[in-house]
Amino acid sequence: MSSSMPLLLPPSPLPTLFAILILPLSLLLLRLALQRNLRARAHGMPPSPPKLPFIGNFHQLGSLPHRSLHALSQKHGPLMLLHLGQIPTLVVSSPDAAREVMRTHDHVFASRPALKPSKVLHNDCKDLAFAPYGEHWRQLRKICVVHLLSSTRVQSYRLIREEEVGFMIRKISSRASPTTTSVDMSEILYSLFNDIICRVVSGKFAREEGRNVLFRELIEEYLVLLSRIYVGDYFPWLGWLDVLFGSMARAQKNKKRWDDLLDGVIQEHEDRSAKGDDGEKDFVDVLLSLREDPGNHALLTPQTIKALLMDIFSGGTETAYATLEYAMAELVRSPRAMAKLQHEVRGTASRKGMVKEEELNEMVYLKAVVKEVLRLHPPGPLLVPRELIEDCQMQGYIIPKKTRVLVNAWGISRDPSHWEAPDEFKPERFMGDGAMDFKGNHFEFTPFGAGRRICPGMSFAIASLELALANLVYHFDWELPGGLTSEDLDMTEAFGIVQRRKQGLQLSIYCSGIAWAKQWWESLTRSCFVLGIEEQGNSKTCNETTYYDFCVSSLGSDPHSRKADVKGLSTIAINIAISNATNTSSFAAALAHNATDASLVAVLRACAARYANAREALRWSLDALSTEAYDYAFVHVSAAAEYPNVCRVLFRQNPRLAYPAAMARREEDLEHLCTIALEIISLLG
Ligand code: HEM
Repeated sequence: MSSSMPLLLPPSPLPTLFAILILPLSLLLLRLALQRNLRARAHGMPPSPPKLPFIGNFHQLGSLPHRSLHALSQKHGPLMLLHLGQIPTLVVSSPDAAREVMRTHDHVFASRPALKPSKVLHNDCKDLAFAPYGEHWRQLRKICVVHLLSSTRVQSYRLIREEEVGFMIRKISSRASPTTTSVDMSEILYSLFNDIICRVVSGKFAREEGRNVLFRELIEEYLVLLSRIYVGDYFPWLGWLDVLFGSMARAQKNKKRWDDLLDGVIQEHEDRSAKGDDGEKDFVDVLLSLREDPGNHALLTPQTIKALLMDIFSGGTETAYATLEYAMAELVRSPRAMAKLQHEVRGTASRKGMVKEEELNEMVYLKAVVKEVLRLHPPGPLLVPRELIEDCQMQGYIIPKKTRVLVNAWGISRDPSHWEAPDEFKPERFMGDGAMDFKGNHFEFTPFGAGRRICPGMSFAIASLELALANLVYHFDWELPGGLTSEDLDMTEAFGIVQRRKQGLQLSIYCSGIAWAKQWWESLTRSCFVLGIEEQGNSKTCNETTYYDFCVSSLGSDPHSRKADVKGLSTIAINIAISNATNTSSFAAALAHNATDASLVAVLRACAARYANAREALRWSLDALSTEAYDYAFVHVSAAAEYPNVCRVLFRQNPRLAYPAAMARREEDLEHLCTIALEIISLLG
């Protein structure tokens, strides 16, 4: 019955209408599209999706261009030519095409378009990241790679990383309670990377007068400005609209604020160096000293130095923060991976408080987790736009000079033809022989780009990311707050030049029953447990330390100790540690001077440098103590206690060399002195 029903109804006019109008129209459109693509092929141009008059393909970018472009590339192929307004833009969506762009024809694709925000913010693209390919970029890149971000330099910022990560752990601890509590991870992680970069770039006074907070505000606005679409970048003749809409004024305002802040920082560094300050060198110190070289005069103008610093502030903060936030989100969504990571970190670390950098080398799963996060969530999903400096033939097409180029690193690293279960979080894919890395040799996975323009901050970022992640999972157990399940966690991305989560990340922590986490917790929350200690003198205070005799004898060597209060005793203990570190540094340098074996000389010189670092950290702790920043004093002394370890490890790695007994004794003394200082500082609450 039902099957015969339609026969009883009057015939619908729709199919006829469809046949008469829609079908021929669709066929016509299809034919036009095919013809256009054939024409493009005949002219050697890559295929283009159909475009609208005037705006071209703009409407197809959507709110998350990397996702929309990935979907388009599934239809139109790994090389597509879009027209964004008047600007031809090549979209690269396969590892082979990416290899051609960033290796085979790297020099042709190595320039950047001169975009309007960069012209304003970087004084006509005088920075590194947005500079056109040429002599200015080449020289600045060399300075960055050799003097600011070389592996030796990155290693020399270890103290800063360890202190800031230590400070983050204390901050989280102070918000934890024996029962579960919720923590605003976005806020904590952003502050971590912001503070690391502020210290590395502008030195130990980065926190003074809330300067780190000001930097953060400027970076956030700066990235918003770089992410906006400027009409003039796509319709050059309509550039006046950007003035009319106030976009240019907003960029100029941000630039003025950067100028004021950075001029002050540079002036301060110049004044300090005029006074002969020989403390640890930050980026500004290095750039100012390079400027002394007549060969760099023309390059390192104040405008160029400031533009480069802006790149480093923005490149170094938001990218690393976004990665670590995604890492924590993926791990709480995957309890199996979290458990595996905690097992590795807790089993490998020495259980002496903080996970140290030298322990990270053995943590293969940790490294795989970081890579997998970068694969799923590359902070620069379309890398940084490039521009062709001359016509180029690739994959049978001719790409004209001046074409803009977007490499869809996000799409490539989720392509099922190259990745099994590409949307799943599976760090194991990065383990074992032949696993891919991100150093620009595997074009399936290029979160840092590749070729001449590859990110120069890669090692710096990875060192900070691994250390922070290892410590986060070592000290605490994490879960979603309020009984949320992993499906409830909103992973939506926000639009922007740096891809990050749209929603902030709130996580719950609980200090688990794990012995070392508890131990750490107790040491952090230990308050002044001996009241009236000031009146009782140093022997009573020493009672609270691990090395009573050593404490009494060393503090007693300073006559002021008898009348000193707890803060005074902390100062005395740190000063004694400083003289130990200073003497040992000179001692190691003298041994190196007299040694003939080249390896021994190298190791002893490295020891001398480590003890000098320890001395520096201890001096910083005195500064912190004097302003009653006891948290900082604590982290600086903890870092100082670790430096001598590096010396011992170096000798252990060279079994042919005997570790001088006098060095071993001094190392032990410094470690004990630091422990005493830490325990006394803890009494200050
Ligand atoms: C997870 C962290 C980071 C990621 C994923 C990342 C990613 C990238 C990418 C994709 C590029 C463009 C590469 C290309 O065009 O092929 C780039 C360039 C750059 N990055 Fe990073 N970056 C990170 C951290 C850093 C850090 C910590 C710094 C500095 C301290 C930094 C400084 C720069 C600079 C100066 C450039 C421009 C290089 C040039 O154009 O020659 N980045 N980065």
